[in-house]
Amino acid sequence: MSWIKDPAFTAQSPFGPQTLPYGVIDAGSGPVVAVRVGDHALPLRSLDLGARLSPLVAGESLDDLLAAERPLWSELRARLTELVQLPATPVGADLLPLSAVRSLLPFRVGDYVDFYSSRHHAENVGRMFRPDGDPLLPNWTHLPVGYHGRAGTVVVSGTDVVRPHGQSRPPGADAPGFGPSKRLDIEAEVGFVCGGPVASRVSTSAAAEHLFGVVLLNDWSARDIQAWEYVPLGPFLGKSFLTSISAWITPLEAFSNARLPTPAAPNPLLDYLVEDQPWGLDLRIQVNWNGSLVAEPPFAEMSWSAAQQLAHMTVNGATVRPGDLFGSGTVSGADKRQRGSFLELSWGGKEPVTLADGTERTFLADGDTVVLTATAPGPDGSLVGLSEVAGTVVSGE
Ligand SMILES: O=C(O)/C=C/C(=O)CC(=O)CC(=O)O
Ligand SMILES: [Ca+2]
Ligand SMILES: [Mg+2]
Repeated sequence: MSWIKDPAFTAQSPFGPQTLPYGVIDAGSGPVVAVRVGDHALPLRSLDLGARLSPLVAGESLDDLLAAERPLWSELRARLTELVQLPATPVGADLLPLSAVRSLLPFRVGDYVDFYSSRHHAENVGRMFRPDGDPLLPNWTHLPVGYHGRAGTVVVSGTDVVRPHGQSRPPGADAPGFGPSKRLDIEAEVGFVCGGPVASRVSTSAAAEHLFGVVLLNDWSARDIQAWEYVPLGPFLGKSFLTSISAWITPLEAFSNARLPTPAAPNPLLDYLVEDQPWGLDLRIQVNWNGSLVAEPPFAEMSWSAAQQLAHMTVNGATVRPGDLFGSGTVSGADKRQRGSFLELSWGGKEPVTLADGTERTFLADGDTVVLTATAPGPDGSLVGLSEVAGTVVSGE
């Protein structure tokens, strides 16, 4: 029996000892690094972790830990796995209920890239945005399409989503108008937090040296602004106003039972995109809109893996640095109830979604709250959790 008496800290619950995600909390005396155990935070600074590990978690963010290398990440995780399962409370341990602490953005976000790697999502968006052409452009099956986003507006779960303003041109209008977005949307994604040495041309076989952990990511998107501005350079102000991520980063190692082969590519892959181990992840995502479960996007169906995305992102000589973040792209499955955006769920606003309270929605209304959660298979039939990412829309007036 562990000294941690929290019913949410068992191998049967998503934040049991098999998960141990890292975050940064403030319980009133400033930011400290912690691990999540069930519905509690365990600050690490006061624990006896030894001279090699202590400095990695002594600061006010996860930046020092991200800048370390995989052997130290593994050593720290092994040490914490042992500590949280001891029968007696270890020296310096102080459990804080999550409801009593504030969770902060746990690291300084370096570069932020967002991909477009769900074939179902790309085909759905292609049909709506480019009805006269092929839904997939010819490059899509040969490389993970992506763009560089705005790192400075990546925020922690719970941050309000201020409705963005911008230019848009309603269908049939000759000239654009300006105002608050009328087509504010979500994108249910998985985010990969990078760490380890600065590197470029990272091979798929070296990906684990640079992938510290995994978060849920909501890439809030203003579809009216996006549709008018995106040709020819891609997403810009329709996406850059806000991107939310989980407060807790689940380490990559927690997903060793969730690895699956990436679905076979329709074309022979260029050498730098070939994988020597399964990099697909069996993450099951849930999209909750004002408390109604509206979609369950399957991450296992993503066409390009995090290892391929990282290889592609650095193949030209660009570096990856600790604190860089990249999004998988919106996760959508083949079924309607598996779509990871409201653009797709409402088919461009034409098919409203009915919520549990009987109200209908196409895009987000002021006051709406969206919560993404996810689990993956863990060891011995357990579940590994990704911490929720939540946001409530507030009027931009
Ligand atoms: O123009 C398009 O096809 C659509 C682009 C996006 O919405 C970009 C994006 O954020 C991709 C994604 O999340 O999958
Ligand atoms: Ca996106
Ligand atoms: Mg965004």
